[in-house]
Amino acid sequence: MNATDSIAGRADPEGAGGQNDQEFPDVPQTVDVGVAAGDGAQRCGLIAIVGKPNVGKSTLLNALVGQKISITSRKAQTTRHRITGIRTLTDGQGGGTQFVFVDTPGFQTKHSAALNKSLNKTVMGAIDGVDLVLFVVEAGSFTLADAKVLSLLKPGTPTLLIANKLDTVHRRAEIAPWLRDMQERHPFAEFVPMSAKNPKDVQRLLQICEQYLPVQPWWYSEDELTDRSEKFLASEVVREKLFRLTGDELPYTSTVIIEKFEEEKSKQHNRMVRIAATIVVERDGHKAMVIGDKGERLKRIGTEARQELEKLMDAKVFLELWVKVRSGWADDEARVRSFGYE
Ligand SMILES: Nc1nc2c(ncn2[C@@H]2O[C@H](COP(=O)(O)OP(=O)(O)OP(=O)(O)O)[C@@H](O)[C@H]2O)c(=O)[nH]1
Repeated sequence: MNATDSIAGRADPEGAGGQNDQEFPDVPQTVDVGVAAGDGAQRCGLIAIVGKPNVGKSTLLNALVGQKISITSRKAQTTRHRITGIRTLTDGQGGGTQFVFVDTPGFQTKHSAALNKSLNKTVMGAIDGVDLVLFVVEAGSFTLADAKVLSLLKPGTPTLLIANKLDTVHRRAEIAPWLRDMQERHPFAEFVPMSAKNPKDVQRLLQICEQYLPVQPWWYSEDELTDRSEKFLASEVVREKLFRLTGDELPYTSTVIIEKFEEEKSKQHNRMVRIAATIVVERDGHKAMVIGDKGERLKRIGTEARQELEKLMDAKVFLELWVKVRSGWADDEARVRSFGYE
């Protein structure tokens, strides 16, 4: 395939800051293909979102998945890939497309020390067998860290270059030469300049992704969203904030247990969920680290986790966090099982 011909997606003209056709004169557009074309066929496949920290992967994932974040913890744990989100777009005739997004652990966390050893292996494992990779960078920029991530990608899997945060690029004229430069670096299937914060761009990206997913029956029900999965999501979000805000010092064996997950009736709010979670660490020193000076860090973990959960679950969330020391728990198989890791 000619790489120039394959430059595809452009962000929406009114969307990510008002670019128009004149501004990307030599960047051809893809033909618009409607999502869920309406022939009753089902498409389904795995999509990995990778990129260095802070390029907007989480923002993009949340936007692609929409409100119905769906973590199917049980099923997911039994497969090689861990599912972070599912989006099903129906065609009204029993068909449509199910986009299954998978986690790429090495890039989702800044806790690099603990992961470094197995980083390459983990990431390769996560990417292996997916139908499509979205390689996210900031539009107009390509750093050493981007190159490092890119070097882990296999040429065999179709990969889209997601040039995110297009809304922050003021000199649009520089994007076309940059795209050409990017096309030298990897055999990208398509280029998608966009903003993860622009719903129209996200919709367009789904349309592009759809073409890479095979025709096969959906793996999950159309609206998969169980109490269990939200509970799992809660523990994952707290865990992510925990590692993000403690940096590299906290051992990776620390975990989060959801003690309470209750939906309550509320006149004020559409949905209201009360969650109590315990962060289990191995030593007193780790506990102090998590709590921070005057409880400052624990408070921040709680606030950030609550805010994210409110967005993901579309609910008012009350989150109570505790920290417990349970020395050596990671070695105790029975206990590990009782925490839900099997
Ligand atoms: N202006 C603008 N900001 C964006 C866009 N997408 C993401 N951001 C912002 O970029 C920052 C990082 O976004 P995240 O989604 O957390 O990035 P990430 O790649 O998941 O980061 P890590 O979890 O650290 O790997 C946040 O402040 C987002 O609000 C975009 O399209 N435009």
